[in-house]
Amino acid sequence: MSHDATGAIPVGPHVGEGRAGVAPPTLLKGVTCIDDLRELARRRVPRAFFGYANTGSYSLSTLRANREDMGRIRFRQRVLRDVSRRDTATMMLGEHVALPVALAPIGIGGMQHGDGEILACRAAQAAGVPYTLGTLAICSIEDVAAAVEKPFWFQLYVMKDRGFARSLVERALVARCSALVLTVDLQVAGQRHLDIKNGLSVPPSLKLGNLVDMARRPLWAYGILKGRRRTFGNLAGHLSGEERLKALAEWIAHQFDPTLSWADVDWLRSIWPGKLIIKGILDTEDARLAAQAGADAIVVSNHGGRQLDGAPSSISALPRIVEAVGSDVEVLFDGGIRSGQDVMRALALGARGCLIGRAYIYGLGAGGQAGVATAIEIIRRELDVTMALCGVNRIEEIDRTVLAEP
Ligand SMILES: Cc1cc2nc3c(=O)[nH]c(=O)nc-3n(C[C@H](O)[C@H](O)[C@H](O)COP(=O)(O)O)c2cc1C
Ligand SMILES: CCCCC(=O)C(=O)O
Repeated sequence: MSHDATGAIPVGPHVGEGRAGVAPPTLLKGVTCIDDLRELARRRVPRAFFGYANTGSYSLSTLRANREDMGRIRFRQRVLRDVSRRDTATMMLGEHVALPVALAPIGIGGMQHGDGEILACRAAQAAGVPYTLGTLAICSIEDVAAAVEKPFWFQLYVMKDRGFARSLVERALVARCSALVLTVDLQVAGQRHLDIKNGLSVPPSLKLGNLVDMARRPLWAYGILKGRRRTFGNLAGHLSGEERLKALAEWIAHQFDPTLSWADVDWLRSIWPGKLIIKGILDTEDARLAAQAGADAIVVSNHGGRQLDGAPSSISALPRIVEAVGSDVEVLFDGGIRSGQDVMRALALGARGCLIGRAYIYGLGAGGQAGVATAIEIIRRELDVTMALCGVNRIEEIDRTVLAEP
């Protein structure tokens, strides 16, 4: 990505950007950090959808712990170490990446912007990082595959209808997805009070209060109306009339299969020949079982504080899991990453790479493809400067020695 002489992050339309994703050139003006993107998204995206992205489950204690525990980790500042040859590029799951970051699956997060998944995937591919399309995405696997140039990762939620799960895996194969991300921490939904208060339903409904709110966000409404889809693209034909318009948790209870077990992971391993990532591991015993089940990678994650309220922050769970399985599987991390400094913290504690959720969702809501590109670029620059000030040139040099003594 190019920068102007002042070092400002580019804000104009990007090459190949779809019409719906063209951000007005001034929209991202003045953005210097992920918090700025969040505040722009708050203004631009309808309340119910911004709230869905921003919130967590129950008392929000785990959502908050993700950020609080992250912020407590301090770096060891080093000087006079010739940091002129810095490079944030590395490998994740055998893929070259421009920085050790992938975009996390975000379900109906596609409602942040018309064609949200396509725009986010294009921004990720232009920036040289993997993109994960969710089962519950608005744009389907085929929509995204037709609109982007490179393979992406596909995230699978296993529903009661295993034939449907198999068909999703087959569609991901046909679309040449480069990894299957099996999410295992949401067979039963943690309640998000805000979604209930906002009347969020599956598929998203247009109630009067929400319509009034949407009418006050014309740019968002225009993007959604121009977008290819307004409801779950991957589930088209699978949602019967009876399953329409349920509250989020009610819909999950109806569709998702709480019997899911390690035997199903064996089954998936047998029908998916590519890289398998198990997402939602927070316990060392589960991490060992995932390695035994043949996972190529795990994501240490508490689902961004949206599931088990009272679970530990994912950053606090990371070191023990790395110690238990770090030599057997690639350990990826997510939860609470809002800066390049946070990526550095997770790498220092042994993660091979990080998934970012809200950090790019805010960018998507704030400015479509340019907003996601801005989010990734902010994190890349922050990581680069943090590496310099900690005295390292390469990602592979990052370990606990970059951290200050507690
Ligand atoms: C709006 C939203 C939707 C999400 N949807 C999914 C999903 O469909 N599948 C999944 O595996 N994880 C989902 N997640 C969890 C993210 O993949 C990721 O684990 C989490 O956002 C990481 O925390 P962070 O937002 O603090 O970066 C979602 C998260 C958010 C915020
Ligand atoms: C439709 C709800 C499940 C999507 C999801 O994983 C999340 O919102 O965290």
